[in-house]
Amino acid sequence: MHAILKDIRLVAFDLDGTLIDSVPDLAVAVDMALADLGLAPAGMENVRDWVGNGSRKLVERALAAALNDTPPAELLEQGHRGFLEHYGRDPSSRTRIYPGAREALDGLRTGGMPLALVTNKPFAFIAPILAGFGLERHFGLCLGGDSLDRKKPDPAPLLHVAAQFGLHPRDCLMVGDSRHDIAAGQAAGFRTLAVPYGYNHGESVRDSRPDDVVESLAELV
Ligand SMILES: O=C(O)COP(=O)(O)O
Ligand SMILES: [Mg+2]
Repeated sequence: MHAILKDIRLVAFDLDGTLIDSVPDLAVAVDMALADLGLAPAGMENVRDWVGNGSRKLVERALAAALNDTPPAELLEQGHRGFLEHYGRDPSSRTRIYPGAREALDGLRTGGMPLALVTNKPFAFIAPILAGFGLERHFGLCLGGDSLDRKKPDPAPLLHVAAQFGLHPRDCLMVGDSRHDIAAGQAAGFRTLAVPYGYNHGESVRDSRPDDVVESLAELV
């Protein structure tokens, strides 16, 4: 067991870039939404740097890059609707679970650790994606970016999780790949653990000063 788990009574995981490499499917849906609007594709490498603040922000960044300008509100709505439709049709066929993630989730569950999933991804996509990897029964609670009024980096989703489990935030751990996960964890009073392999707008998540960093989630167990 990793030292950071000492006295921890709940682990909250981020999804995209932490448990699953979802950018290939996100990029296809973004590019299809752009194509519907007659715009050139963004490509996976750009999309990787735009993930992290939910689907609307992802589409807004893609449109801003394609237009080289702030997208008009109506175009953003249209683009976002298109993205949701395309992504909903095929949210995981190119998505892979990261090495070590399944071992960590299985090991923690076997040890009786309550787990939560706190993603900025829209809630509707969580269940189908988890089911595709056989992970739908691991989490006692799942929150999407649209589950509450506020999303990460706001601490609200993590405070909600701690309250639902009747726990003090200091007894909970947030595990994520981006500065939004670490900022949310720090603001909520959670302990924080980062993985360096995910999506953090092209920057190092170590700059956010998480309590620790693991190269693979397998190190947790
Ligand atoms: O949808 C996003 O922007 C990122 O999702 P995540 O919070 O699971 O990394
Ligand atoms: Mg993430």
